[in-house]
Amino acid sequence: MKDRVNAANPWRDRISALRNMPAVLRILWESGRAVVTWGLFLRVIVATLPFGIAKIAAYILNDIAEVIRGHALAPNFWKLVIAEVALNVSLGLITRAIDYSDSLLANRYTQYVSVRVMEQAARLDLTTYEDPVFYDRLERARVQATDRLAMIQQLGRLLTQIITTLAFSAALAFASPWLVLLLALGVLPSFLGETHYAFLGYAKNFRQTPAKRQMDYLRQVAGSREGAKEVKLFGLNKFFTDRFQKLANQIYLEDVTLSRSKLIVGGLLGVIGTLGYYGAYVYVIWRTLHGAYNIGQFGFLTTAIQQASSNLQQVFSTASGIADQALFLTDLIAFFDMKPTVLSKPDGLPAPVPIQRGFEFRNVSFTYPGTNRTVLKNFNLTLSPGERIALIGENGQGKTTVVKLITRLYDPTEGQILLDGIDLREYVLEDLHRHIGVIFQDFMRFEMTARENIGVGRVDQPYEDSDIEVAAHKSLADTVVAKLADGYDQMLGRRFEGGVELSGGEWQKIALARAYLRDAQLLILDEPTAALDARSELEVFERFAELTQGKMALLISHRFSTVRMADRIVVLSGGRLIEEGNHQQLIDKNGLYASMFEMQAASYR
Ligand SMILES: Nc1ncnc2c1ncn2[C@@H]1O[C@H](COP(=O)(O)OP(=O)(O)OP(=O)(O)O)[C@@H](O)[C@H]1O
Repeated sequence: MKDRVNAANPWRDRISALRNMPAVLRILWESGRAVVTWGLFLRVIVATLPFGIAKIAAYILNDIAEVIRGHALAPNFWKLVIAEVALNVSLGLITRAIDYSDSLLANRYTQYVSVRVMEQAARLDLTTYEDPVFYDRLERARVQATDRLAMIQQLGRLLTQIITTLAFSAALAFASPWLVLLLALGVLPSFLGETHYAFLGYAKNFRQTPAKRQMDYLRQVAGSREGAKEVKLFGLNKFFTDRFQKLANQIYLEDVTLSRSKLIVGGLLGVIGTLGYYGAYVYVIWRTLHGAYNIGQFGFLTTAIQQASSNLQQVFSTASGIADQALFLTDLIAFFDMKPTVLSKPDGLPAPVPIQRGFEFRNVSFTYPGTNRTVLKNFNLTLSPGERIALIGENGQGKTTVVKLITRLYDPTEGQILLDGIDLREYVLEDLHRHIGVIFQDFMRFEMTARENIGVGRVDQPYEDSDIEVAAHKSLADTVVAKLADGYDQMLGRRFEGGVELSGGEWQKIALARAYLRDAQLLILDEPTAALDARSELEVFERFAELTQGKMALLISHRFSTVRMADRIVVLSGGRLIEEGNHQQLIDKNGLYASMFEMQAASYR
């Protein structure tokens, strides 16, 4: 995945980013239709009120001038005063109502987008997670998902400002078109300046994302419970803080350079705007002195100049703020547009129950996307119902990759994987997953209760507490739970209050229970016992052997004591199947298996 901001052509990027606006507006609309409608209605009222207030003020001023000149007070004078006060009070109240509706909408937007980001992240291929560019984008999308109050306020403000500007500009144009021209000429340069810096700010943030991700990582490693032991014992504190400091300084320098240039250029352009404003003001004074306007009209026009100028300026700066937000939202929209390639067929087949012929890898080759090393080469393997296979091989030979392919976390680069003679891609993905229970070596330790940690193994089907207990018994997790103060309701992990940490082996037993709860047709355990002590391992496997009777099981282990219980042992090397058979057959063959077995046995002598 390539991701780039074209720094050489900022305008084109900015304008093309505005193409995101319909998508953003749609997301806003979907996150709260009623709130959006109310917000729009209130804004139209608020935008027209200042015009009405200024008009009434002009009448009041004229009436007062008449009284000063010795005429009688107009009969409706006090009604005008009351009307102006009423309009101002309404303005204040409606403005508050708008703030309220904006904050409601921002809340809904954050919630809606966060859920969509989570859903989309879950849909995407595993490959995407291995791409650092994707991570940067996900990170930006996450940030963009939250705290969009400013964007919502800007959009609303833009609407108000446009209506108010149009109303006052029309009045000014009616008095003299020069007034509008003077104001527009004054405001334009600062708009261009604002937009330009908004883009530079975005490009800077974009460039800084990788460094900021690294900083987050360093901060997390240096301050985490997991990192604490090694950081202390290897004396890594200074190593990490120096690295962090270096990145932070680099970011600080870039920020300061941009802010400084914005200060100088923005200041100068602001002066031009002020001159435009006062040019129009002086023009009105001059015309009034020459008898063109009465005092009420003078008052109204000066208010109109002030309102039109400040609103026009704000229209530009709000619009450039929105263009800036639209640029930021590029990542969110691009993230939502990403499509997974491992897809479930729309009219896919349900997974067979029971599986009749089993799985077959037929000339499967696989290269991880974005790399050029072929991890599996013309790999062939069958797994029949009722069979328990152990996959063994040295580190990095492709054992876990086999598991990722049979579970369709990835699709083969070449060749096919068949289930009952039909390509895996023909089945409904979710249904296929429902029939496979898998625990990876890097299984999740959910910081939830023990019950939930086991229960996540079967969230899509109802289960009873007794099912949890049975699964826990099978995996020996019941012995772990028995020691917990709150039993199955004990919070695990130390992140949340009342949580207790478990040892690696204890976590492993809990994770195994999850696989047993699933009642799957194929059970896959990828180094399931690495953290278990010898006695636990023996017990786990005696049970495993019993429990998987008649089921398919795929087992990956480096321990030969475990491997021996399999019906068939498959030896992987260099991405190929090089030996297979039961323990005795492979020992007799005196190949790689026999030598690996001999090495491990020798280390125990
Ligand atoms: N996500 C990935 N992207 C790119 N390469 C990968 C990825 N995962 C694994 N590999 C590479 O594929 C090869 C096989 O990895 P795999 O995890 O299947 O090995 P393994 O036999 O299970 O190893 P181990 O015994 O250490 O668990 C390794 O060389 C590894 O570097």
